[in-house]
Amino acid sequence: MTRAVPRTVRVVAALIPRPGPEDGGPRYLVQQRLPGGSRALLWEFPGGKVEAGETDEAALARECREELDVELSVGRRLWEGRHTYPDLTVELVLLAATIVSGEPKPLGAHQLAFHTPTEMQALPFCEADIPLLDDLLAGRLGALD
Ligand SMILES: Nc1nc2c([nH]c(=O)n2[C@H]2C[C@H](O)[C@@H](COP(=O)(O)OP(=O)(O)OP(=O)(O)O)O2)c(=O)[nH]1
Repeated sequence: MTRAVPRTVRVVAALIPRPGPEDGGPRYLVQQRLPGGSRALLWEFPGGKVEAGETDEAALARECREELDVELSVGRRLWEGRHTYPDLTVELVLLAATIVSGEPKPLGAHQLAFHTPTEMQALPFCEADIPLLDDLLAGRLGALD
């Protein structure tokens, strides 16, 4: 019997700081996935799959327009990693981003929240993000803009 090899997708995600004063340290936007689908109710950074012919930056701006109803300014690449789930191999890329217009709305997520890296460690996150969260907490991502 052969076992199907999971397909590989490139997924871009945004590290978006909460605007305004940083009381208690910087907080970043995270979202809880919808119930019922893949990785149901796990937390992740906003973003999604890169389509054929699209740059990472364009894909991230499109996903956040569609899923959060915000316009982003996309900055530098902060982190990249790969993780294989039973159904999917994800090439995950985290990009710095700021909101240039709009208030984030949970159009494609169960809920949105701004959390510090320490708070994120206590949330059930997608497995692909665990090494990313460790690097974020340890300050290994460099300047976050
Ligand atoms: N946006 C986002 N997706 C992530 C992260 N970490 C992680 O494993 N993923 C996974 C979840 C999804 O399987 C995939 C992103 O695809 P998507 O945003 O189009 O979500 P989807 O439910 O339509 O995808 P699917 O898995 O059902 O095909 O990458 C993350 O931090 N942000």
